[in-house]
Amino acid sequence: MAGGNTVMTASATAIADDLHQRRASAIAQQDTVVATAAPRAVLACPGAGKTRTIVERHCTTPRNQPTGRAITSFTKVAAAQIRARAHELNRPDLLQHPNAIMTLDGFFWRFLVRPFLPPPDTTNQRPFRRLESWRDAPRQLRQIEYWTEKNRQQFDLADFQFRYPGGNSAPIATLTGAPRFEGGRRHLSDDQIAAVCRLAEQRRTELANTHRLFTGEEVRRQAGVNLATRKEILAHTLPTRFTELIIDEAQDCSDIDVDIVRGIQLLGLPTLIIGDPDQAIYGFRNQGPPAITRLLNHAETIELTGNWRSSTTICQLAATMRTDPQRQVPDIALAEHHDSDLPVHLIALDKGKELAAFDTIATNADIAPADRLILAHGAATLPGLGGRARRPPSSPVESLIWAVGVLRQPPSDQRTRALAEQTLQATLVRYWMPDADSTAANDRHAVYGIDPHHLRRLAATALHELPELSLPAADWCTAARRTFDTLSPAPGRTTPAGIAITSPRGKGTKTASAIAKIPVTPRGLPATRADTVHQVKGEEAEAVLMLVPDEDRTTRMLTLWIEGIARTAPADSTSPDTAEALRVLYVAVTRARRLVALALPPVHIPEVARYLTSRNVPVVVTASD
Ligand SMILES: Nc1ncnc2c1ncn2[C@@H]1O[C@H](COP(=O)(O)OP(=O)(O)OP(=O)(O)O)[C@@H](O)[C@H]1O
Repeated sequence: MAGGNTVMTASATAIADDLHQRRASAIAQQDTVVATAAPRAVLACPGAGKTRTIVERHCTTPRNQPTGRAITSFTKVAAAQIRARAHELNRPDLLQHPNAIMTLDGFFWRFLVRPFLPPPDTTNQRPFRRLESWRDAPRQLRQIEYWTEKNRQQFDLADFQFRYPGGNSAPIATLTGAPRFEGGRRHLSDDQIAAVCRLAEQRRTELANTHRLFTGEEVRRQAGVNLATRKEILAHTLPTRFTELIIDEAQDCSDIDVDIVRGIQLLGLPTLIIGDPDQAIYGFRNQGPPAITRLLNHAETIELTGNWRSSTTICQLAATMRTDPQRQVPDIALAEHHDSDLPVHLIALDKGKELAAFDTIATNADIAPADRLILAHGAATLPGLGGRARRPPSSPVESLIWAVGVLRQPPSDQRTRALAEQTLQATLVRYWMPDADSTAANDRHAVYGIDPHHLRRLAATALHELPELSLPAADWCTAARRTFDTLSPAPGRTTPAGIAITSPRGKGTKTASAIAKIPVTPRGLPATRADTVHQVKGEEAEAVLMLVPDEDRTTRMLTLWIEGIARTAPADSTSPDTAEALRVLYVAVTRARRLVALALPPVHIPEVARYLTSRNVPVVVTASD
């Protein structure tokens, strides 16, 4: 017995030493990124701690520097982490001038566009403003009405996709997906929709030119123009203010972003580009290979190959999904659970039974429902909650009910929750103020004296006090009015003078949730989040189930995965859609820490199982029932 124990202890020590060594080399890689001089590009694997490394780089900055660092990303996560770390280190200076920590769009706006905009004058007294989305514009300005012979349809500018074809040309609008087909809109012909799109284009041009409201597209277009026409000034101002520009999650750059970043590099500002090209899943914004490739081609590259998130099995699985054969080496698993013996599960899609199968597998692996993610490429593939509308309905009461439904049914994605919070706050303001629809959210303090923190608190109170959505809509509205009447925008101001909260005509007996099309989750149901892969980028969970539906795109994607670019029919291998679908699958599986399951059309399961076995990835085929 004693001898057996000694052997076990020795091998356990060897494993621990090995992990210790692997971690030490991964930390050495991170330290190289912390210390390297820009310009550089950093190719990072999933779970490499990209943001953490950038934060450390910034935190090594000596105090009292005359020039700062610009750190940009596509989300506000990096900014939040830097804030937390700067606070821990008692270094508020790391967040202040001359440093700039913001989104990439925010950087373009602040340093490439805003300095060159004309100030308000007698012909136009409005200041130029940047909006994160058209939803931040006053409701009246963003709404478009279209009259058919029978009725009126209302559209929101935020529902359209816009693109500027180049130079100074006008924007082109398209309307697709749910916003095109929902409700009465499905009866509109394509010609009518084209006419609505022309109205949206005119409105957008008017908002930019007359109301001086810019969203990302206008910012990028103007940034491109200024890089061409104001080169000398920018070549002086940017390198004087900053020693370098860091771009985190650079795989999300569009072609236009890359053009602008290349322009900035040519001005003499060194850049540190950090990203994972295999996680580029916004290709619909530009065709062809991920735009980041052009940035990587112009800089000396450092790699981060240690994965602090996933088990060795998941790292092996992910490596098989990279289309560049040179990048098919599995990343090094560094997490405590690196040697987890959970195999990849392949489950046959079978009318929802795959969810039950995943439930059993995850439960057997001791993974709680809240630590699981159910993912799909498109929302339509998701079960129940996942298919919920991510946008509020247009009627004020239905949008209020929608917001309450979203906020009361976690887990839902952050963006939808943020939209629901904004909608609830906006409804309060619309209830009090008759002209709320002509005022932008940012102007409520100046125009009505409503303090944003106070409004946030009132919205939280309302959420708590508003009745259950299972009530008939008429009763729900009566109770909602009572709740709203107890809330006041500011001391001494109680009289509501805005919108009425009444149930839509003829729908008073339907439940509130039914009129806002919110599925009601019975209380106590295990809270497993179901979401699209695009919504969970950058996040992680103990277990992931990816639903891969029975459609042509799946067949093409699996062919590309299994046979690789070289052996795939040329039309498929060059199809950016197919390559992107495989990257979406890659992002999905790399969110997992310990367990990955793929729910696939049964016909594909044997070939996927064979392929994974041939690549030494432990795999188990699980029956759905
Ligand atoms: N040196 C380290 N030591 C311990 N944990 C680390 C280290 N570096 C990163 N981590 C942890 O690894 C996890 C993954 O890091 P992070 O989410 O920053 O990765 P990422 O590079 O952004 O991944 P992805 O691109 O896949 O979203 C986090 O929980 C992070 O705290």
